[in-house]
Amino acid sequence: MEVYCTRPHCPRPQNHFADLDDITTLKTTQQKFCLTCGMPLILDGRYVTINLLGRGGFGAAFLARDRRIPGMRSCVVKQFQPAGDFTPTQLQLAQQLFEREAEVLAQIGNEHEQIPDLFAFFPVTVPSLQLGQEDQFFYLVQEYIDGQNLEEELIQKGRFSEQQVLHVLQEILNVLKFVHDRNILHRDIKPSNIMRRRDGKLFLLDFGAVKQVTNASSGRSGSSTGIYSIGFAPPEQMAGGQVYPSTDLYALAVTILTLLTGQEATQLFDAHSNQWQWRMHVTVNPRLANILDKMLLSAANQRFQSADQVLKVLSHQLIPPTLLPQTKQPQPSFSPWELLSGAAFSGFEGALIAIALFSLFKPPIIPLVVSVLILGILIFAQTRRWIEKFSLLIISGITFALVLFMPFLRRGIGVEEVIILVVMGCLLTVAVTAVFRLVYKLLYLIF
Ligand SMILES: Nc1ncnc2c1ncn2[C@@H]1O[C@H](COP(=O)(O)OP(=O)(O)OP(=O)(O)O)[C@@H](O)[C@H]1O
Repeated sequence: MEVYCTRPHCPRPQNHFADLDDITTLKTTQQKFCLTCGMPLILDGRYVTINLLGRGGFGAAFLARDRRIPGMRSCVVKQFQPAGDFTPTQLQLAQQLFEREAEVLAQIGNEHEQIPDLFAFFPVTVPSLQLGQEDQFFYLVQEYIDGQNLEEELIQKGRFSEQQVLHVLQEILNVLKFVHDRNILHRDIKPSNIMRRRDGKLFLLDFGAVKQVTNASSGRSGSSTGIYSIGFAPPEQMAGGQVYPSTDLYALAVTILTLLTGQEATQLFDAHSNQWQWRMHVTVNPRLANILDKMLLSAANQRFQSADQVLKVLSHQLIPPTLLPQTKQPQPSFSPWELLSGAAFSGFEGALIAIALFSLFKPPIIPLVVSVLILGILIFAQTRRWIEKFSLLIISGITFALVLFMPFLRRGIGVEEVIILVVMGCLLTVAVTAVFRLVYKLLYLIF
């Protein structure tokens, strides 16, 4: 069995123990030590780390198996392991944040199915690599979400569609509503902290930067600890000031923008105008765009104030038609094909009628009025479906034959000119109808 050493900077963390392939030995062995650095490998007597999942700002995450659970349940072991140069105060703060993740997960992880469960939190003291000294490490064990985080998904599959981001938005807003209702702010929402399990369920991860709101009743929210992700954190968090539920909503909106556009958060913000410039990268329903823009306002008090508020606006304005009850679904009377072929028929027929009437009557006003009248009747008959499909072809075929074979119906006009006129009539009506349809659709989307 492969066992991964969790000591930071271990030169050869991969260890192979053939005897652990035997499940009885694995369950009964007292301890195993890293063959290179001597670090104990079975943590808290039960967790066997097998792989490195990744390293974050304040620690590393390992995939592990719990040898005390039948079936050796998979879990994630997170180790507090700050990288870089930290002052003692910053280190203390980082450790507090790590412990806070454990506290928060213990409080809410088991209550909400989209937040990983907490299994254990414990320190381990081991002999240091420097002789005569000891090192202390903190470990947090949580539910393993077998899937991909949204940052990885974006890299692998490309930009999300509007429907896909709408789903992410609704799901994470629901988790945030639950979290905020318990006076907890996440404060580090970004694509890499949202995980999609193989069955499609979304999870909100990494509660390491959470801030418990201590004085919510007085209207004051938690003060910032300065732990955030550049590009996703709103001005109040960057300035180290008070943070609010709308701080998480801002980061969620930035997350959605990066998923929609495939651009880095920092590339979407124009520091010169101090504004988010994202609409040129992607077109979405203007209502969704307005909701996102309101979540992204610089002033915290001008944004939506709660996840619930956003959810309500979303459900009033953006319920996907597939989720509407069947009876309320607006059924279009005509498919685009029917509409355009009807328009082509009207143009064709209109041109033939006009040619015939202008040949029969001298003063132009009479043929003009009668042509418009007949054309109006034909269009009305189409809207009522009195004439459709083959009847359109039959009517236009008969009219065309009449005009073609009765020269008095096309006085002074040759066959070729008749054909040119009817084709022009066709194209013109199709073009006008297409433009009207487009304008109608745009107005429908806006209002
Ligand atoms: N519960 C979990 N189940 C599955 N994978 C997880 C879980 N928690 C974390 N991971 C994965 O482990 C990796 C490291 O996570 P970690 O939270 O330590 O850092 P991060 O989120 O990448 O960075 P930072 O802490 O700076 O935000 C990430 O790829 C993350 O997707």
